Amino acid sequence: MSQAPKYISGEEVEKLLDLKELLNSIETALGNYSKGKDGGVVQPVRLVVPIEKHHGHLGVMPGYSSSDEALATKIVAFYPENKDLPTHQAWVLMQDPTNGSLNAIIDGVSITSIRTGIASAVATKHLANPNSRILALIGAGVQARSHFKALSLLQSFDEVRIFSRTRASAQKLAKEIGKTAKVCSSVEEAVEDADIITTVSFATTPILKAEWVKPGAHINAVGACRPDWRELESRLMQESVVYCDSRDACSQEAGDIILSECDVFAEIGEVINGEKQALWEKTTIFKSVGMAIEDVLSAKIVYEKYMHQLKQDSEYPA
Ligand SMILES: NC(=O)c1ccc[n+]([C@@H]2O[C@H](COP(=O)([O-])OP(=O)(O)OC[C@H]3O[C@@H](n4cnc5c(N)ncnc54)[C@H](O)[C@@H]3O)[C@@H](O)[C@H]2O)c1
Ligand SMILES: O=C(O)[C@@H]1CCCCN1
Repeated sequence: MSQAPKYISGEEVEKLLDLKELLNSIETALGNYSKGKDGGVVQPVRLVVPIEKHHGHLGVMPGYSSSDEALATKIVAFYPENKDLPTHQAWVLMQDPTNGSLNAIIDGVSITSIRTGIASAVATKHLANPNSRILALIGAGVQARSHFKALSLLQSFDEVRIFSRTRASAQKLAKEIGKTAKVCSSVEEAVEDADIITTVSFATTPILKAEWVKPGAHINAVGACRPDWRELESRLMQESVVYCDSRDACSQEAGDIILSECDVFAEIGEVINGEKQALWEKTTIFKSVGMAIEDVLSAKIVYEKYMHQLKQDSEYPA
C-alpha cells in the first residue's frame, strides 16, 4: 500500500532551497530541455483553462527529467485581479517516477516565485553585459522581489529603479531593498540608461518602448504569458535579439512574440549548450513564460532535503 504524501509548506521551501544550487540545476535542466529527446526532458506545453467568468486561468504543468529521475506536475491558478489572496496560487505534486506514486504535495507559490527569478538569472548571466550597474524593475510584486534576489546572486547593483502601477507597492519594495532603490514615476524614467530591465507586471498591452531602452541593455520579459497579452512594444521585439525559455511554449503563449511576429534567435538552453551565441553586446531579450521542468527540479531539491532532514530528526531526536 502506498504511503500518504508529505505536505511541504512555502516556509519550508524557502528554508530548503539554496539559490546557487538551484541556479546550477535549472541551468542544466534548460540545456537538457533544448537537446530535445537526447536531453531526457519531457515537458508538453501546459494546458490552460480560462475561467473567464472570474477573470482567472488554471494551468496544468507536468514535466519529467530522466537524468534527474524527477517527475512532478504543477497546478497553478493565476487571477490578476485578486486583492486579498496572492495573484498566483500553486501546488506541485511530486511523484515517484519508478512507480507513479505520489510522494509529496509542495507549496507551489514559493517554488514559482523562486524558480522564475532563477531562470531569469541564468539568462542574465549569459546575455547581459558583465559590467551592468543599473537594474530596472517594472512591477513591484512577488516576481519583482524574487528577481531582485536572484539577479543579486550575479552582481550587486549601484541603483535599482522601480516602477509599478501603484506607487505604494513600489515604495514598499524600495524600502525592503534599501538605499540603492529608487521609486520612479514612469516606465521611461525607470529604464533610462538601465543595463538590465526586468518586466514583471500584469500589463496586457505594451508598457516598454524601444526608444527608451539603452542599446546593449538586457531585458528579462517575464509577464504577459497569454497569446493576447504583451509588455513590450513590437519595435523593441523586432529590433532586439530575442531568446526564449521554450520555442514551443512561446509560440503558443507569448503575446510579445506572437503579436510582434519577431524572430526568435535561440532558446536559452541552446546558448547553455554552446549551439547558439550569447550576443550580449547587442540589445537582448529573454522572453519566458515559465517551464514545468524548472518546477520539477526545484521540487526535487526540496523533497530530497526534506526527507534527509526527517531521517536525521528520527535518528537523532532532540
Ligand atoms: N515567466 C514566468 O515563468 C512567470 C512565472 C510567474 C509569474 N509570471 C508573470 O509575472 C508577472 C508578475 O507576477 P507576480 O507574481 O509578481 O504578480 P503580482 O501580482 O505579485 O505583482 C504584479 C505587479 O505588477 C504591477 N502591475 C500590474 N499591472 C501593471 C501595469 N500595467 N504596469 C505596471 N505595473 C503593473 C502590480 O502593481 C504589481 O506590483 C505576471 O504577469 C505573471 O503572470 C511569469
Ligand atoms: O510558469 C508559471 O508558473 C507561470 C504561471 C502563471 C502564468 C505565467 N507562468
